[in-house]
Amino acid sequence: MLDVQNLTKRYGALTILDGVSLTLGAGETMALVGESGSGKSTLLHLIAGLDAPDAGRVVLDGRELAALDDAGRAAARRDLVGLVFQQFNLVQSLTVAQNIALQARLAGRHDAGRAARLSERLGLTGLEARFPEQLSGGQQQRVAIARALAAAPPLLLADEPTGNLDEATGDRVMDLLLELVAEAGMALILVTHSPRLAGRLRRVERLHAGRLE
Ligand SMILES: Nc1ncnc2c1ncn2[C@@H]1O[C@H](COP(=O)(O)OP(=O)(O)OP(=O)(O)O)[C@@H](O)[C@H]1O
Repeated sequence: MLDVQNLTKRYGALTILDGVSLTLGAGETMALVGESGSGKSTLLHLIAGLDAPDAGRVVLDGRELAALDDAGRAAARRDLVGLVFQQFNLVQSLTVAQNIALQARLAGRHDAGRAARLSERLGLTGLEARFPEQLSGGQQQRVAIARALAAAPPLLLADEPTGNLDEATGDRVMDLLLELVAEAGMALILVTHSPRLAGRLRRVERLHAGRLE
């Protein structure tokens, strides 16, 4: 599903990633940990094709991102990757239902039944006509998760998805996320600072000094 080979990323004189290699099979889940500034978000951005490495390759489902043009990379991301960030990144001018359908529509995989089932599982039933600003933080993050999962991507990249939520709310949101990812058989990379959260995944990789330990 994902093959990362020898990725190097520099910002000026700083080498953030220094030959990072990683493979992830279909349906495999892992936590990515490491101290602040160790390059976790940078690695996720490179995997999603949102940024380009200085050296090395990212191969997503057989497609090498660097070999694609911008449109090809956008298409690979749309078809293969779901993203959930600490900032919920909802479209403020769209309703909950429209936000949830957005990614799936772009990917040509909108399925009203699946969207409704996800809304229900994530406790969003009855909130579909609201706008993001009319929701709590936990509700907004559940919408962001529903939006990513509704498109049924084979790989979900989640960067501190519960970092903005209080612990109890965060735990509930994480329970749902892990449950839905397992049911859908998606692969997951979860960036987290929390050893407790990381411990819930079978595989934990640690970034330190630009390398995976
Ligand atoms: N666009 C950029 N220009 C220059 N430096 C950057 C840029 N983006 C990130 N960095 C630097 O790269 C390093 C890694 O950042 P990154 O956000 O990947 O770390 P992180 O492990 O996700 O950290 P955190 O846990 O605090 O979110 C940091 O030192 C950061 O300052």
